[in-house]
Amino acid sequence: MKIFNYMETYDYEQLVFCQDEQSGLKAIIAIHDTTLGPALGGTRMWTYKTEEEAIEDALRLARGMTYKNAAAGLDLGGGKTVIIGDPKKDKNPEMFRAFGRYVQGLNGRYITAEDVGTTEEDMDLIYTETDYVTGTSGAKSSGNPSPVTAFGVYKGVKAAAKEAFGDDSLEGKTIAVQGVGNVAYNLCEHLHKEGAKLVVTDINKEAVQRAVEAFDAEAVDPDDIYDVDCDIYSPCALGAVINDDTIKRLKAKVIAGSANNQLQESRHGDILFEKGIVYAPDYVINSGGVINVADELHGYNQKRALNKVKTIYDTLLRVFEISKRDQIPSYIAADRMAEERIAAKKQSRSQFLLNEHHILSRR
Ligand SMILES: NC(=O)c1ccc[n+]([C@@H]2O[C@H](COP(=O)([O-])OP(=O)(O)OC[C@H]3O[C@@H](n4cnc5c(N)ncnc54)[C@H](O)[C@@H]3O)[C@@H](O)[C@H]2O)c1
Ligand SMILES: CC(C)C[C@H](N)C(=O)O
Repeated sequence: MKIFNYMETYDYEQLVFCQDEQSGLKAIIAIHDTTLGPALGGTRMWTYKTEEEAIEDALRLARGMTYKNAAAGLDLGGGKTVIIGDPKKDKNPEMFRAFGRYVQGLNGRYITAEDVGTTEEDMDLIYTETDYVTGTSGAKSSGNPSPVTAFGVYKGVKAAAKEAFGDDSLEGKTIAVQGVGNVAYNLCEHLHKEGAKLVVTDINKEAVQRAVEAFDAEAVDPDDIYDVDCDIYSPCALGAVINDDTIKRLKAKVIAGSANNQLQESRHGDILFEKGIVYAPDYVINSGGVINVADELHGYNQKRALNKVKTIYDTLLRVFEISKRDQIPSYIAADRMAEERIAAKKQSRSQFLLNEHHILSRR
């Protein structure tokens, strides 16, 4: 991989390699764009097979956060960290403290949070070395983002239903939910309360059983979820689930779920558009978690955060409107919306540097 070429192609600002021999820390912080404000994005710990794979993941995820934060209307840029290692075996407290010192060294240009493989306890360790971390266990923290992400996804499912069926009621609608983990379990609760009929799957049998019992859901095998006769398909487990194989099988008129990077390739978003399937772009519908942690920067207020999460409904309606108006797939409409916000700001400022007037300087 030609790193500078890649960074130039997608206009990345900074890539930071962090190494600490004593704790075994090997981390990569990618900062994509700080035009709108400091880069906020989680820290992922994963068993990357090669260093190249880790660099690519950090870069791709950081860019994703630029779009997610911009589309959510946050004054934040995009960044992400990957730590190379097995979260079940390779963690130690010194590792996260060392990582915290690297974050502090960026002086507020990057703010971290939880992601796959990291926990609230890890954020607490990072917090011992830097203020530029959210999602700690402290009283001023916003706590576990999953229920809030689920609330945003629920609002997004309703917006997509309004677009597809002319009415946002989910009563009597059949919804196929793929994965019933932290986000989707909470999502199912909202959907069930509104009278939707749920069909669920997960590779974890206990998770399926829990959803079947709590929400009167029907269970199917993991691969059968794509063939379910349903109104709405809600992918809440993995990425790349919209691909050449599944697109032929899906019967839903709406695709709206929490998983990141749902389209295997962008051309799959084009096919959905051609088929008239309403697709809620992943980074718009799943932005509830980041909206919630971002509120901490202003002194966390749950009511304010949830009110902002509710706006995912209107943001998606705007995305669908642009898609129809310009005859472009919804994923392109969402990208345009995010890019326009950044471009407008770029006229007056580019990279973020902390100064004493910024809200972060009061942390
Ligand atoms: N947690 C958040 O706040 C948040 C925010 C934004 C996006 N997301 C995204 O939403 C998705 C779910 O996140 P989560 O926090 O609920 O994760 P989770 O790990 O709690 O849940 C994922 C579930 O998917 C199941 N699963 C894995 N492979 C599967 C397969 N092949 N078929 C069916 N089920 C499978 C897992 O067993 C697990 O129960 C992820 O893609 C995540 O990146 C989460
Ligand atoms: C900052 C985090 C809450 C981000 C979250 N992991 C996401 O993908 O949106």
